[in-house]
Amino acid sequence: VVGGEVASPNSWPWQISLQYLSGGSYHHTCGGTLVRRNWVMTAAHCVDTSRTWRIVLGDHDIYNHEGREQYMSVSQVVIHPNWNRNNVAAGYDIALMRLSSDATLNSYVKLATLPPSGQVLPHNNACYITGWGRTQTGGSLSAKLKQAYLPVVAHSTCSRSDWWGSTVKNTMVCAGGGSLSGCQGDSGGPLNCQVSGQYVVHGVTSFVSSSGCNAYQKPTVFTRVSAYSSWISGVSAII
Ligand SMILES: CC(C)C[C@H](NC(=O)[C@H](CCCC[NH3+])NC(=O)C(F)(F)F)C(=O)Nc1ccc(C(C)C)cc1
Repeated sequence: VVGGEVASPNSWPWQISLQYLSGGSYHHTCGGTLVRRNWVMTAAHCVDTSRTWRIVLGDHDIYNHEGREQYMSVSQVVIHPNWNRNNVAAGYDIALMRLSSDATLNSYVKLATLPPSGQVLPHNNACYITGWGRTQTGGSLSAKLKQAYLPVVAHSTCSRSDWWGSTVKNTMVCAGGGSLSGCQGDSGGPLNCQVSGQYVVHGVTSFVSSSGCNAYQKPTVFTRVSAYSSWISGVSAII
């Protein structure tokens, strides 16, 4: 997250850290959202390589054990069938990960609220991006979870030729576009939007400009969760 501030610990209790095993230790690579006690939603581009994963719930400082963390292993990775790793612009940058056991829900670990199918938020709707991603283009990860205020940019604006043009589809949400943005390592995490007084996860962090995370008129682009409601329900059905 470029700009913004360190979040109050566990104030986004559905935020997870997706980590992979390398050289005998786990490394943060992406964010994610707890959507069922045993299902996490993330970006397809985060998990389209086969690795040994772990998911950390209730985290704040990813480099220090603070006692509220739950470390979960992953039993199944379900990538959207239409995802094409060579064409992030086509969309479908969404995946679900089944946890080997159920999360314990408490004040530090809660399920996210997802939007109703098809809901599209208006221009300037208040949202926050959260994540442990780089704090500057080419910078390092943040040790502590950060948040930044990223209001929704309507598709009509975001798809203008001097903005993202046809790269952005209506199965995506744009947010920000000023000096605040997501950055590598925030991928897969939530866009937390205020709807009728509660936070709803409307986006999965997907991409920023390759010329820099907070590039002018290149808002952070998210997979629009409400475009994938039936897929999410179908895969993570309680059965
Ligand atoms: C150095 C970083 C900033 C490069 C930048 N990375 C990204 O945007 C990566 C995901 C890339 C998926 C495709 N492999 N996502 C992120 O960094 C995120 F913001 F989500 F955290 C990028 O590749 N962006 C990109 C690439 C291609 C396009 C075409 C669709 C035009 C658009 C954006």
